[in-house]
Amino acid sequence: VSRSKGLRGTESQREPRIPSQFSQEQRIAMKEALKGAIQIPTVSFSPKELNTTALAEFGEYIRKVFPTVFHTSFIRHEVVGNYSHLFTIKGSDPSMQPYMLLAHIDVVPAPDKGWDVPPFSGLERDGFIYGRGTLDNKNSLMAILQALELLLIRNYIPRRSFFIALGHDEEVSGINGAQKISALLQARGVQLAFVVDEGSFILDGFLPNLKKPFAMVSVSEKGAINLRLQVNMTPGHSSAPPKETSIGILAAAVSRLEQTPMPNMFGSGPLRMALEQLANEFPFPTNIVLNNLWLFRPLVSRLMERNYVTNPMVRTTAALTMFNAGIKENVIPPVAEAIINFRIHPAQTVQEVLKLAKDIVADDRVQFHVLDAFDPLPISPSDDQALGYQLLRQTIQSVFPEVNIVAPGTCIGNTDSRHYLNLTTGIYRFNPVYLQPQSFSSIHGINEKISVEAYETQVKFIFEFIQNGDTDVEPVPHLHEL
Ligand SMILES: CCCCCCCC/C=C\CCCCCCCC(=O)N[C@@H](CCCCN)C(=O)O
Ligand SMILES: [Zn+2]
Ligand SMILES: [Zn+2]
Repeated sequence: VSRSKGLRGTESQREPRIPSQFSQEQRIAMKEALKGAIQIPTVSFSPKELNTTALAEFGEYIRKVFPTVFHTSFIRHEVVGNYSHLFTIKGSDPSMQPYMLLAHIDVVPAPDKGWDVPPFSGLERDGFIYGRGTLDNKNSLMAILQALELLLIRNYIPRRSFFIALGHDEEVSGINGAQKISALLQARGVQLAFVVDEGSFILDGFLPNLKKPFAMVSVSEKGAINLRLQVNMTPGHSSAPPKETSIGILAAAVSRLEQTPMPNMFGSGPLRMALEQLANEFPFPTNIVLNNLWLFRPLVSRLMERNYVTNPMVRTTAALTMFNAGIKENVIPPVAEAIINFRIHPAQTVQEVLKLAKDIVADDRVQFHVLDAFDPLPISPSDDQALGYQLLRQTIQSVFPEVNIVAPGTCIGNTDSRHYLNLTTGIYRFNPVYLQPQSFSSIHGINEKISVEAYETQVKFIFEFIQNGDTDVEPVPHLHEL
């Protein structure tokens, strides 16, 4: 019953559907295109240090690899903020509200150390393409353009208009890419039915005892604070040290933050909905526990904290990421500073977290400077009427028939999609790729890789998704699960 829930409409689609089958030649061309993209080192080091040469080269590269996308009369291409790209694909039916697909061009740095192959080589080994950006997020970027190119070659004409936005500075803020594209579309009066970005996967092996993978579509995203803590003390000769130095005071303060977890907020929201949907996938007795969260909520919330990937789902986290102090080995340090990166649970706000942090530090000598901060993102709808969510669900069910459950979640990282709040209430973060805990660690880590098969499936997914977007979607009466 659950498989037929949601939206329906293939029967009313006007154009014949183009099957997502690709020739051997096309399959080779698509993986080679991804390798070429990985070889361009579009690294963002900091908001002011981007590899602009590589970003410009990337613009040339996509023009070369996807000629049809760039030479189709109903597609408009614009460069925004010097290196980001916006494509407007005009559909034949102006009554259908447009949507937008997002991906980003930039990647985080990847020093060679620890990699089996150089991170910008794009080498293929044992059926995997290696390199920085193979999961985050050149896979999405290339798959979107690749799927569109393949559709166009087969004379595809969309009914529903859509946009493709490729940001160039997601890893350092999105201020010059996504934010500018968003402002441009707002100035044009565009309102979107929904956007789809990176930020979640088909999760495989993340929950103990859950043998089967499930698709998590993130309907919200944690907020964040970058907080600088600073302690100033009078400098002097190290031969006669004061009782406490700026280093000692600050170290004790950050240690208290590390040792005092923020409150466990498990209770409502997407995570609870996901666990309830997953309940029957678990063996006894976990199925009973998850079917009775009214009773077992305290137990489940404690179990969730035990694991380093599920812990961030239930609370605001505080990571000590930078620490600087001292100017010479025999000088009492005049100043010590540290950066704490908080990720805010959807049930809290920036102000609440700052108040909690002040109470934990509890030392007036430690100054608080908020570098940047934003609240958690609103929860996008995932009900039967939510077009973006239901199109994702429908496409997941057809491309991954072995996946039984599609559940809402919260993205623990941040994505460019947060810059599009002004254009839509439907923001969905999902990559149609299987992810195991080990591949999760490779994102921003070492040996990031994607299998050739997984990449082909991602292209197929987008190929199907775009066509599903053209169907007349009518809400289906709610069917009770048996
Ligand atoms: C039912 C519970 C199962 C929990 C399993 C959670 C597994 C996590 C799965 C996917 C998370 C992937 C997150 C990828 C998106 C992160 C993108 C990113 O790195 N963004 C940066 C943006 C930086 C912007 C500048 N401040 C970031 O968040 O740092
Ligand atoms: Zn990313
Ligand atoms: Zn990233």
